[in-house]
Amino acid sequence: MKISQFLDATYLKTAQQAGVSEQENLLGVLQLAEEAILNGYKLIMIRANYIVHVKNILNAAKSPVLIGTVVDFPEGKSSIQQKLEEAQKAISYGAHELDFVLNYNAFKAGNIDAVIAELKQCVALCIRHHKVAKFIIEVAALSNEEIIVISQLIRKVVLEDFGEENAKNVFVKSSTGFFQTEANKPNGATIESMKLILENAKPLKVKAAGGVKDYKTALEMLLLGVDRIGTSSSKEIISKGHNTNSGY
Ligand SMILES: O=C[C@H](O)COP(=O)(O)O
Repeated sequence: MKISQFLDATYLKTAQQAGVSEQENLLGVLQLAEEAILNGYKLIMIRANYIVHVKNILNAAKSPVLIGTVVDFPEGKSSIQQKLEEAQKAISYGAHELDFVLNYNAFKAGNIDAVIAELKQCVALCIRHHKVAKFIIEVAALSNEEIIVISQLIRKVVLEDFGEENAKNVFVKSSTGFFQTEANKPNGATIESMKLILENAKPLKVKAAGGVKDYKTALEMLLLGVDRIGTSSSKEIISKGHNTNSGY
């Protein structure tokens, strides 16, 4: 399978974060949608307010590219009710996949019951609507031990409460790409963190995101066994991916 088929091509900056007008930001999103259609990416990952525009472009092109959006992004601190309402709205706009920022701060504070409740309700909503759910654990905010425990927790809750068949539509995702770390420290997916997630979350699916900026890194992640790559550098990744014997 081509590497393009594993990509969630991502544009999550708000106009304010990008330092441009709303109109210019929308243009950036639409350009990414065109790129996704042209290169056959798996999915385009955007803010919910852009879904309707992207949907129009994909429908006009009869494209199979899916639409994903983020929920409670990038901090994940909202109440479960707020998360569910935001997700519900995104589903009504036409999102196929929902990347929830899990309340990793609650997890770090030892409030495991709150995390379990959030997981159960968000997965239940997605299953009811036949959507894919991804849970961002923000690896840069966690110790290795915490990555192991939270991955195992998500796996346990999903398998025990929803079964193996539904687990095929649930991902553990490494990062938002927006976490602020100290200088020179990775803020997203690393080989080490992805190995820990893979070892402890499987058979759930796994998405590497945050800092995957070139073909070599994307390929390393795929060879580790990740199921999806989230990246705002899709063009760069596929432009370097033609002359290899990797199978991707
Ligand atoms: O969800 C995906 C990330 O936001 C992408 O992060 P990135 O900009 O470092 O590629």
